[in-house]
Amino acid sequence: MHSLTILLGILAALLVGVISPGPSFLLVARTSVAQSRRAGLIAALGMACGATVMALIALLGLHALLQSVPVLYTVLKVTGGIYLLYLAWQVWRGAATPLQVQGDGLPAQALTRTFWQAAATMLSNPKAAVQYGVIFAAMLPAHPEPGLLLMLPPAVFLLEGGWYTLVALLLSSEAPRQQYLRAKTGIDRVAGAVLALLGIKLLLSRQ
Ligand SMILES: NC(=[NH2+])NCCC[C@H](N)C(=O)O
Repeated sequence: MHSLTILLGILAALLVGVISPGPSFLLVARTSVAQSRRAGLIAALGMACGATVMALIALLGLHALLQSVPVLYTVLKVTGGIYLLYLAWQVWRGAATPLQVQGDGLPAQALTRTFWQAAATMLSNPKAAVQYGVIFAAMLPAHPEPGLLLMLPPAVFLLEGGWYTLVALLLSSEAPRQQYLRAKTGIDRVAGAVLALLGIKLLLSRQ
C-alpha cells in the first residue's frame, strides 16, 4: 500500500482515541476556562509533545516490551493512576478558592508548570501508550518506507496538538469562561471527582 494511504489510515484510527474525552481533555478544558487562552494553548502544546514522545517510544517497540514484561504495564498503570488521583485532589482542594490570577498575566513559571503537567498527563496514560502500540503494530507494514517513519511523529504532533488547540480556543472564549466563573466550585468538584474516578478506573483495570 502507498505510504500516504497507510499514514492517513493510522491517523484516522488514532483520531478516535484523541477526541474521546479523558484526563487530557479534562486538563486542557479546565486550564482554558480557569486560567487563560494562552495557558490552554500551552497545555495543548504539552499534550502534543507528550503524545509525540509516546509515538516515538511506540515506534521503538515499547508495545512489544509491555507485552513480554507485563509488570512494566502495571508500573505504568499505577504511576498514571496515582498521578490522576493527585491531580484530582489538587483540583478538588482549589474548588472553593476564587480565581486570583486572571487573563494572560500569568507568570511564566505557571505556564511552564502547565506545560509539564500536560506532558506528564499524556505520558502517564497507559491507555494512550497501548493505543499507539497496537495501532502501529497492526497498521505499519513489516518494512515501512523511511519516509513513512519520518512523517509519523510530526503527524502525531499535529493531530494531538490540533485537537487540543481547538479545545483550548473554544473553551477559553468569553461565554464558557463566564459560565465557569459563575459555577467554579461545582464545576471543579465535578472535574476533580471525574479525574479521581479515571485514576481509580485505571488502577483497577486489567489491560
Ligand atoms: N491516541 C491517544 N489515545 N491519545 C491520548 C488521548 C487522551 C484522551 N483523548 C484524553 O483526553 O485523555
